Amino acid sequence: MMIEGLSIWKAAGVVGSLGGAYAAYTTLPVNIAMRKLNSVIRMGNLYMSIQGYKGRVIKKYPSFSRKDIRIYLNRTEISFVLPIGLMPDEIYKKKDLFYQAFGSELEFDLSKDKRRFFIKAYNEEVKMFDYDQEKIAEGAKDIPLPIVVGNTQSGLVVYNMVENPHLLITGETGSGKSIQLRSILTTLLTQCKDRVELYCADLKRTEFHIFKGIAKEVVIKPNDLETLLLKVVKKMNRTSDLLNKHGLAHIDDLPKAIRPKYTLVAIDEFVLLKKEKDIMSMLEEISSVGRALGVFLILSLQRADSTVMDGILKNNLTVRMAFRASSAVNSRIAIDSGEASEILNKEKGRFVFSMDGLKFAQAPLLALTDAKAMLEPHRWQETTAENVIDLRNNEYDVEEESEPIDEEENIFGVLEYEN
Ligand SMILES: Nc1ncnc2c1ncn2[C@@H]1O[C@H](COP(=O)(O)OP(=O)(O)OP(=O)(O)O)[C@@H](O)[C@H]1O
Repeated sequence: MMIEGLSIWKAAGVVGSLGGAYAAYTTLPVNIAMRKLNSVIRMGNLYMSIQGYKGRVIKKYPSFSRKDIRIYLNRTEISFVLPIGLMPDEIYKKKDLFYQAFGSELEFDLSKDKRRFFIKAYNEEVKMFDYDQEKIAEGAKDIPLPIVVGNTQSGLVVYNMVENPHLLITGETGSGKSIQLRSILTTLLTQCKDRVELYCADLKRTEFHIFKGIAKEVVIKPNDLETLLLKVVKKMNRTSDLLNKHGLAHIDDLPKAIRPKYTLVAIDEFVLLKKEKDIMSMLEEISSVGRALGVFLILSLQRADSTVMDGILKNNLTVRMAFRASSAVNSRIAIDSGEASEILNKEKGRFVFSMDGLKFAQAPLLALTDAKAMLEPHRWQETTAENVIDLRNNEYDVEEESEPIDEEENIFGVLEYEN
């Protein structure tokens, strides 16, 4: 599907392995690069003539093999060896042929002995772009639980979280994690609020207030998150009983009339929970059995190392978005590849997307005011009956909400911000 020259790729497949640092192991791009290099050498007459037996002329071409071609996420690296007598200048004279074959972003280099040539051919950059409501609504259409990834070389990517459950977002401070979460959650709440209940924990206390009154709950303290997760686990168990009763295996198999909504738990600044054993064990349970029961997680933090997140939980977060990492080690912790550390500081919102392999992507930039404007029509206008029941189910007295409450003392754990 093409929209203004930008294709929308709706990824629906099952998540593949997270391994494989480079696309170099996929044979197709290597074969293509080899063929291109071969034709540049032939068309450019890049050879050295030598006199052979009985005066025959032998043409000696530059040599290369498969291992001289490396395909990375953002570039292809090629090298070849010149035959003795063929001067590097002959290659430089034919630079335009290389540009035609490999694109306009090329870097040439030569080994000290002037025999091996190195060429780095950079892919076209995925450019920064503003959140475009129409395009994103088009991309999210018909996807049960659409997660907007952003722009890649193949266009705008949107995937279905029901088929690819549990997302981990990592990246150093200021790399673009919160804005990506804002865009993902705003899309879900504006495109499919009728299909999903969103539970948010904003442990940074900066971002999720805009979802108050639309999300089922927004909490800011670990204690309240624990209560919230207990409810989610209870709901998950009820769905499990329902499936057992009907002899079914997946929430989507239930008849529409009795099918519960999907549940999404999104936690920003997950690192603040590392000592919360009960919360961790509930998250682990959700990550292990939530898929079939329609309960999904999005966790965001700077560095997903083993002191913060244990192996079971991390392994169950099968889709990854790795924003800029401060080192190759930190990048590997997130995506088993060092490539997130190659993202430059100025490249805000750029990340490595890991689902069925790795690719660079650029998150849409959704300004806070724009997100608020999009969400406003979906917000409760006043305390509705449904709202009251929700709060009563939480065993709190609704009347108390209107009292001025110090944020630290806020027993609801529900954010109170001015809209
Ligand atoms: N997709 C994007 N496109 C362009 N600029 C962006 C994008 N995402 C983030 N930025 C810029 O980067 C800044 C930091 O982004 P953000 O707050 O999302 O970072 P973060 O990773 O959540 O940082 P922290 O962990 O400190 O909260 C934003 O204020 C914005 O200026």
